[in-house]
Amino acid sequence: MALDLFGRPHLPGLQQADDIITPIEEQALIGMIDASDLSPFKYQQWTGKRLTQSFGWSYDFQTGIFAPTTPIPGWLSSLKRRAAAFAGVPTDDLVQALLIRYEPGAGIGWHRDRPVFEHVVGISLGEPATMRFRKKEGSRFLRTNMPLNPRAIYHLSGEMRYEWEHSISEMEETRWSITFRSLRS
Ligand SMILES: O=C(O)CCC(=O)C(=O)O
Ligand SMILES: [Fe+2]
Repeated sequence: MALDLFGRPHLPGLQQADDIITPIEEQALIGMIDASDLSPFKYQQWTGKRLTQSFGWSYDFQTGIFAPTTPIPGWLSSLKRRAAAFAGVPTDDLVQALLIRYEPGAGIGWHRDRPVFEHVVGISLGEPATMRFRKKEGSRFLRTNMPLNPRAIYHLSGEMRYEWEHSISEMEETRWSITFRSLRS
């Protein structure tokens, strides 16, 4: 693996920037997420302390069914435009939006996003978090991580999105995220 000048691995497909929104916008978005029809993430017998709502397209982890759902609401339009500009993808390509509220003690386990999706662009709100990445190399994992400050945006594509897994450890306070995704053609 190539290392940059500072000895950090070069991570193709990982892009991040702070302050894509103002603190006032952050509070307004949190209010809108809390007022949304969130439901606990369920997988088999397990119910997570993570509440979600999908717009545009939804993937049901219980049944594996991927289907159109409620369109992305107007209050996400301006953020979606900024997310698309940041990621360098056409705004109309971001056809899915996922709202998540992580209750205190919630996180998200190791995974890659479903292969039906391509670009993943996320905005982090509330409690600062760390997104961890790992990739199997031989019998070991290569590991790295990325701080997610409140109001920061990130873009996962290419190698980081398809070859690496990501997770977020349990947080002490509430964190919210909004992720936009394009479909894989
Ligand atoms: O909360 C986040 O920023 C990440 C969520 C995530 O990895 C996912 O929904 O696939
Ligand atoms: Fe993910």
